[in-house]
Amino acid sequence: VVEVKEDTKGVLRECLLYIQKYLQRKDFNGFFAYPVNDVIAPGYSSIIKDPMDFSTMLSKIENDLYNSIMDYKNDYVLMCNNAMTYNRPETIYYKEAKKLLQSGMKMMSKEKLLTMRGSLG
Ligand SMILES: COc1ccc(OC)c(-c2cc(C(C)=O)n3cccnc23)c1
Repeated sequence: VVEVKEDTKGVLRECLLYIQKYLQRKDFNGFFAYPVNDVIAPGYSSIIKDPMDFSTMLSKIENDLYNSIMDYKNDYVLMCNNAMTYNRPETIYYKEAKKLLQSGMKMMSKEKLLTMRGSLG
């Protein structure tokens, strides 16, 4: 976990904005752009206890609510897993979530984070 001293909060924010911009480009349909609601997904709020989406993650980045890239990664994995829980494997939502998860794990791989921690000092 990359603990953040006060002065590097800005650096962390820049990293997270960069990572989110790169990953959100893969969600070209915008299925993960904002919270899923019960109108478009019946029963969603009773099945998914911890909803997460890119807009929520962006506001958390801007309000410095993430203390490490791992914190952000947890929300990102939650967002993908929610979609793979609520939607069946043959749906476009499940398939896109799986792809997002794979590219996210490559982007935020452990070794990448370790090198980043090194450069953050
Ligand atoms: C068809 O157009 C949209 C537009 C926005 C959406 O989520 C923000 C979704 C959407 C996104 C999801 C997810 C992410 O599970 N979903 C599940 C079932 C039905 N719709 C959705 C679909």
